[in-house]
Formats: sequence, structure tokens, C-alpha cells
Amino acid sequence: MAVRRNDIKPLGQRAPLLRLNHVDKIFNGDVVALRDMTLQVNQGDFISLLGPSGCGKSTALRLISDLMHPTRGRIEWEGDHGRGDLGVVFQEPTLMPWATVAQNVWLPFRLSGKGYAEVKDDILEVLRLVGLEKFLNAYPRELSGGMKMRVSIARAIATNPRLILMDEPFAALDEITRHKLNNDLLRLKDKIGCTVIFVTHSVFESVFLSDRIVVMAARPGRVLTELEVDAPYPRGEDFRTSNEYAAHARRASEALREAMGEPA
Ligand SMILES: Nc1ncnc2c1ncn2[C@@H]1O[C@H](COP(=O)(O)OP(=O)(O)OP(=O)(O)O)[C@@H](O)[C@H]1O
Repeated sequence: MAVRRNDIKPLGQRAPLLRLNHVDKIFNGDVVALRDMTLQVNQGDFISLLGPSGCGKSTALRLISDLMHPTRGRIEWEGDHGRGDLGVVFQEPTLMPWATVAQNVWLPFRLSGKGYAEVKDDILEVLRLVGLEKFLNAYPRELSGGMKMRVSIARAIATNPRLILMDEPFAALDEITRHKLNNDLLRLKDKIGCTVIFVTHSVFESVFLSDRIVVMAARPGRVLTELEVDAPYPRGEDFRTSNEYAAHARRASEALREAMGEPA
């Protein structure tokens, strides 16, 4: 079985997974995309990076995924870190249009040398988790935007990576689909206990999804503050309409206004 259930411990009791240690990223000698970012990621965390355009959210994800290296500081993984430790979901579902849904989800297995027959059951299982088991043989063009994103999520979790990076995955979707996918993502998290770093511009999405919100500011890109959302999972419509949710959203909005240099 590819996707296994990992139990999530309460905040404060989680084992460490990854640490960004005083990380700077400077482009072309003078564009400070990130300054002195320190972030401890623990197993089972759902962390949102929330901030205005240009505050270095995508740069942080690229550094974590080893697509580039810090100018200063270090990124330290707990234990051995290798290929297959990361699942990535982008704003665009980035599916291969000529391949079926199942073949698209096969990709990360294929990259690690596994034949289709060997992992067929795993592919079916992960598609079941995102509610697309009936679309195994469909092509991306036959799917709605939300369904394509589910395939993209299925592909990212299929090999049970230690960390899933999501870069504004729902930003291009309509509000109703976005709400639905937020609900589905939390159900999925509850089932498989994954660790997620989720980039978003949306206060409401960050409060609904995450248990830690890292608020970032631009010019230079940096961490301004970190907020905890201690509401228990699973979360659903009850949480979304609760006073607790509104209070967290107010706190996050105030921090974001500060990040944008506006009076609180
Ligand atoms: N390859 C690059 N070369 C030069 N500058 C870059 C490069 N990548 C990012 N930057 C700059 O670094 C800063 C941070 O960019 P980044 O894309 O990480 O921000 P972001 O918070 O993800 O923004 P958005 O929310 O708009 O996606 C910006 O000023 C950007 O112009």
C-alpha cells in the first residue's frame, strides 16, 4: 500500500521533520527575496505561508524542494533526505494531456523505476482517496478544473512523501470549488496524516486549513510572525461559521495588514 496512515500528534508534541535555519536568498546580488527565515517544520504540521506578493513564499518552497540553494543559512532535514521525500502541487495541475488519469498518477512511481502493473493497486487507492476512482481511464481534457487539481494532489501524495508542498493550488478555481477542495484536503489530511506547507494569499483559506500560519512581509521577504490555529481537526462547515474561526481570521488579517505596511 502506497499511502499509509500517519497519526498526527498535538501541536507541541510533534517530531521535527525539517528546519530552515537563518536562510537568506539574494538574487543578482541585490534582490533580497528572503532574509533570515527560520522555520521549524514538524511531522503532521499543516503550515500556511501567508503574505503579499513578492514576500518570498515561492522562493521558500523552491529552496525546500532543492530547486535552488540558500545564499546564506541552511536547510536541515531530520534523517536522510532523498528523492521521493517531497510531493509538489502547483497552481496549475500540470497534467500530461496525452496520458490518462491513472498514467498521470503513475508518474512519480515511474520516475523511481516502478512499472505500472506493480503499482496499479496503489494508483487505484490514491484515486479513491481523492474521489476519482471512476475516472482512471479519463483524459485531463475530460475533467473539470477541480477534478484536474484532485489528480494533481493524488499524484503528489501517491508515494507517501514526507512533505507535501502546495503553491497556491486553488487560487485559479472558483470560490465554490475552492471551498469544496479545502474541505476535501482536510479530509485527506485526516485520513493519511500528511505534513503540508501551503502557500496562499487568502486569510480565510489559511485559517481554515492550517494549524500554523507563517505571516510574511515583502521587501525584503521575511517572516513577520507565526500564528497558531488550535482548533481541532477534522474541521468542516461548523468551524467555518464559528466565532473561533472569525477570531482567528481577524488576527491573521491584522498581521497581514501589518505585513503590507498598513495600520492595524
Ligand atoms: N529567479 C529570480 N531572479 C530574480 N528575482 C527573483 C527571482 N525569483 C524571485 N525573485 C524576486 O524575489 C522576490 C520574492 O519572490 P517570490 O516569487 O518568492 O514571492 P511570492 O511571495 O511567492 O510572490 P507571489 O505571491 O506573487 O507569487 C520578488 O521580489 C521576486 O521578484
